[in-house]
Amino acid sequence: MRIAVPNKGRLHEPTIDLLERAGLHLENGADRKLYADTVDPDISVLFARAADVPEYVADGAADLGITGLDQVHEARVDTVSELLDLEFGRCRLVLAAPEDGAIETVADLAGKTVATEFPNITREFFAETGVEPDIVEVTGATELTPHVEMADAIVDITSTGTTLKMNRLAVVEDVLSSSVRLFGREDVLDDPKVREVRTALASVKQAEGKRYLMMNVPEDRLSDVRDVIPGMGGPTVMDIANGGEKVAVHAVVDEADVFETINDAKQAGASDVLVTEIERLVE
Ligand SMILES: Nc1ncnc2c1ncn2[C@@H]1O[C@H](COP(=O)(O)OP(=O)(O)OP(=O)(O)O)[C@@H](O)[C@H]1O
Ligand SMILES: O=P(O)(O)OC[C@H]1O[C@H](OP(=O)(O)OP(=O)(O)O)[C@H](O)[C@@H]1O
Ligand SMILES: [Mg+2]
Repeated sequence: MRIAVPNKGRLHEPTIDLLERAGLHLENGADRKLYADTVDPDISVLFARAADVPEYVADGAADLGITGLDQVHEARVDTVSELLDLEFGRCRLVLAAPEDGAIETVADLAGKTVATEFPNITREFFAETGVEPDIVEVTGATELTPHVEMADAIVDITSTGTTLKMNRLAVVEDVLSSSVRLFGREDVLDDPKVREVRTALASVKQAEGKRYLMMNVPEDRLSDVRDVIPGMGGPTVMDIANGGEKVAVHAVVDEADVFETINDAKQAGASDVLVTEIERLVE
């Protein structure tokens, strides 16, 4: 089984990091290579441009792919299905035009020109509006095109908005919200290995933002402490060797609740509180 992942750009590092945290350690170096093995002899990784990942999966060069939803849509591949939202690489594809210019709505683009790295998505967007500008395909620095009279507007990626602002462009309309997805070719979706990979990646997402709390509690205060611990199921309660009348209480708690939970638990009689990160959480 082969997973296609971005070979460079802003998605490369976080994707490798996610695979590592999921236990799919890359064996022979991730850099400047086409393939890498993983600790699982049945799983290898293929490095491709973020934009090419969907095509590699559709063509069978890989079985699973990890890349932005924008790239999956743009590639027009109809034999792949999404398996998991990996929730990083969040961005928006937007229609944008010069601030204080003539273009304020989609309708203003009738008979005009739009530059983009995403011609398929852009064409589909305009087809739905009934307005049909000329579409010019570029391969980068799209934000410059309105300033050199190549285009009246652009469809491009934005996240913080810095690049648009720097180029004095304003959003006219949202086109697509994107984040990185795990997807697979439809004929491999029932493969147990595919399910294993999905479960492993999901377990990393599950663990994000969660902490593991451990504390000691006098047995007669147990129900008070139990009452202040939020989160998944009940806490685990264990005897402590030579612990006297104390027991150990363990619980998985949302990061946002940790501060309050520790204070409340101490009030309720807990001591020796330990907080640790969770690497994976398989449900
Ligand atoms: N500013 C951003 N914020 C969040 N995600 C982004 C941003 N820019 C791009 N992305 C996501 O990352 C994907 C790849 O973009 P990136 O800029 O890393 O590659 P690229 O420049 O297209 O690749 P290459 O260098 O191979 O041409 C995009 O398709 C999108 O899903
Ligand atoms: O809203 P912002 O936070 O400014 O992000 C938007 C910019 O990020 C991406 O470019 P990137 O930085 O990946 O450079 P690239 O053109 O070399 O791909 C995208 O193409 C935009 O230009
Ligand atoms: Mg880019």
